[in-house]
Amino acid sequence: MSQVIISVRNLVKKYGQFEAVKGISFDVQEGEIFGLLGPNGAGKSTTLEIIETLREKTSGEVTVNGFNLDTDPNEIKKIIGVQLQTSGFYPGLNLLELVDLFAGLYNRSVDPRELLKSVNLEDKAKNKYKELSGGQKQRFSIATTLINQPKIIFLDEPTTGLDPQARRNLWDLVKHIRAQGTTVIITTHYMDEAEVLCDRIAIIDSGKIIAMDTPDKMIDALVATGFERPKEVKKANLEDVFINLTGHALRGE
Ligand SMILES: Nc1ncnc2c1ncn2[C@@H]1O[C@H](COP(=O)(O)OP(=O)(O)OP(=O)(O)O)[C@@H](O)[C@H]1O
Repeated sequence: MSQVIISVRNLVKKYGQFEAVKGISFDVQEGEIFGLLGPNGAGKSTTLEIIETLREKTSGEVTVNGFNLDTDPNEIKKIIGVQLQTSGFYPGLNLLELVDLFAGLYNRSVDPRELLKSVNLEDKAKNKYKELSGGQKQRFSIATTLINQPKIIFLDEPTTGLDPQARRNLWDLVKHIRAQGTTVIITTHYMDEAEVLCDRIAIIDSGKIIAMDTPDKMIDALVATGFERPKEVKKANLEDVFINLTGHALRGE
């Protein structure tokens, strides 16, 4: 039986007069990849940051692993992994030193080389953050969410700006992290990403959840209404060509 690890009830966030989040409710099950899918400005980051204890809510109830956000934010902080602002990645330090630094902040002992290996960055251990490619930067950022061995990690648009290989690579990484038992909550505005990666998604638009289910069931429900997509003439698209030519595996980047 799966268990609810995050419960959000009637969450509202106002910025002055503007209501960015308009009373949304959802549950995240332990061990799933849950996606908040929506266009720019829908309120995804705001919702995520409230659950992460980084932003004040206006009203509503949030519980994470049984801890109430209002009364036990510090207990919540202990069990979640948050992507650190890249401004915290001191320019003079290499990746090993940065991992050591963050481990110290979290009061955890981690093997920096093992951690970098888990995100395929062992070759870049002595490089500085600014020397990484976009995909490598994202993988390093995800590695930093794992330092405190969290039960839940939060990923805010982790693949924005990445090329198709780097995106697929990151999807594999996120699936791998989930396979280790970590719950993942992710925001995205890419439909293909939500479809391949998320066990369940909430589609959020103008601060409201307008649909919530597994991607499969959402598609089946649409098809059941008689909806039919224009027939694809070709059995592959340009992205398939690109991946086929350049390979799916990590490049030297
Ligand atoms: N600090 C702030 N002050 C005022 N308005 C804000 C603030 N932060 C966000 N907003 C507004 O709240 C709405 C939701 O923003 P949010 O960043 O949560 O959206 P999002 O779904 O994450 O979008 P994106 O994909 O563009 O990041 C937007 O209209 C945004 O302009």
